[in-house]
Amino acid sequence: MAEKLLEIKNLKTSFRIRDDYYAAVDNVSLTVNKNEVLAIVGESGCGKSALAFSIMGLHSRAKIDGNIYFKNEDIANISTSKLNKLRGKHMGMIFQDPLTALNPLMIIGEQIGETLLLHNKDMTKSARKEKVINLLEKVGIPRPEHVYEQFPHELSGGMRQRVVIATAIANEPDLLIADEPTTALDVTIQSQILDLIKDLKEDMNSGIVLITHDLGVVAEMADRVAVMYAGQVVEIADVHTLFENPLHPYTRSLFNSVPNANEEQDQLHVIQGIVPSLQNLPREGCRFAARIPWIDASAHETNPELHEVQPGHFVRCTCYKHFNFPEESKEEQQHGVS
Ligand SMILES: Nc1ncnc2c1ncn2[C@@H]1O[C@H](COP(=O)(O)OP(=O)(O)OP(=O)(O)O)[C@@H](O)[C@H]1O
Repeated sequence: MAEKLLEIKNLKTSFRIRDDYYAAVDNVSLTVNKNEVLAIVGESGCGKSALAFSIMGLHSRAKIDGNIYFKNEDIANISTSKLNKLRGKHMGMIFQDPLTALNPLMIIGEQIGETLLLHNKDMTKSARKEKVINLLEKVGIPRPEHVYEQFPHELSGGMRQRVVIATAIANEPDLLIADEPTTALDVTIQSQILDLIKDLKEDMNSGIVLITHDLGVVAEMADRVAVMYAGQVVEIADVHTLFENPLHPYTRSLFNSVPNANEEQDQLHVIQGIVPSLQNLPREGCRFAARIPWIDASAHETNPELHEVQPGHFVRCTCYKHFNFPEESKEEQQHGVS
């Protein structure tokens, strides 16, 4: 049976805008098991990074409600000193942009060494150096002794991201959070980095939260997928189920907006509109309703819940039962399908 590593319960992360707080992560519940990749997908602004930063305790000014159990301890609102003991040791994070994640004034060897030192006070300088070189080798950096002495600006984007990964895994964390780890990289480097993350999962038996808006990456990497829209999880399932039988109109729209090399597609679906800003987000009813106006209002629930439609497959709101694309309706009319 899968061993739970992280359990998020009713998490609400709210930002203060003028005089009020607005939830960017709104009542999210999720679990991540050991040796599992949970992908979180959704458009820009749907709350993926706000969720990742909440898990890592990296928000300085947000209001956090709910629980985040990590190895059975609630870390949602623990002190910074306790969090510092977890971060870097039991939890590692790979950020979107490797350049901003690294200190431009410190050589690579010292940056990774610092993470080791923070959690292994007794480690000698030479042991630390040896371990850093091993880590650089592990993430596929050629000539690690040379790179050890280099500054971040002397490396390519792909090499910098490998350094970020080496730092994140230096202390063999149980949980790794990767927030768009390949967005800033070109395609060939992207697949090398993803292969590396996959190997790490196998090597360290870690749980991985992978944030991405790239469905190709999801198909290749994930065990389970949570689809987020406007701060909420709208669908969650194992990766095969989600790709074979996506149900929520938002999930289906996401899939239909991506070209598929194996299928003939007359036209790609364009999801009308954008994710509303936090202040303009409708907090009641189905949050996706405004973007599928051709679906009758009665199809939506007043307080949409996540429904378990088959074991492990959850979908929010009943509107999925009545959803079709306008393109499909037109076709049906043309072919006389009622
Ligand atoms: N510090 C903040 N203060 C106020 N609003 C914020 C803050 N951080 C994020 N937001 C808002 O919260 C919402 C969710 O943002 P978030 O960055 O989590 O989205 P995302 O899904 O990660 O997007 P992307 O894919 O572009 O990174 C957005 O409306 C964003 O503008």
